[in-house]
Amino acid sequence: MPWQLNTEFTFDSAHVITGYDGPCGRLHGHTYRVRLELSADRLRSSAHVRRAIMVADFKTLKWAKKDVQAGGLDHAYLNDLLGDDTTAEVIAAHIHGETLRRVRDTLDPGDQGQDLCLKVILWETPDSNCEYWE
Ligand SMILES: Nc1nc2c(c(=O)[nH]1)N=C([C@H](O)[C@H](O)COP(=O)(O)OP(=O)(O)OP(=O)(O)O)CN2
Ligand SMILES: [Zn+2]
Repeated sequence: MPWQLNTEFTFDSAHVITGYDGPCGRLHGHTYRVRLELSADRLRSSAHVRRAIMVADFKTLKWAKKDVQAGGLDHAYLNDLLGDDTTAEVIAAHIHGETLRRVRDTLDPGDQGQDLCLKVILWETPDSNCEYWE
């Protein structure tokens, strides 16, 4: 893969790990940090520029930092969006699926995006993170 795009951002959200026997079973919040690594073997156009000069637009990748009322995860109650199991593992997998879906939505008709490979790293606290990729 000749190109790898990396971007990082944070969002602030509340959650409960339902049924967790400890503090994480009570309502609390985190400043989550997200790192996205998207590789591709060719460049593409974006909604903002028609020439094929990007792996994907950073604006597309950073959807999750938007306010929940604008479609992101910032100032969300994550259990409302994801259900009871709001572990870093589940949130990272959700961000992976939603990010790839949004990137694929920007591709030209007929482009399946089969060369695209995404890794998500989600920090729940400064010293604990989860990586998810397919
Ligand atoms: N594998 C996972 N374990 C835990 C998760 C998780 O998502 N995946 N989540 C939690 C809780 O959400 C908790 O808020 C975070 O736990 P922890 O890292 O223990 O948080 P602290 O930094 O506050 O803990 P210290 O005891 O101060 O180190 C728990 N486990
Ligand atoms: Zn937590």
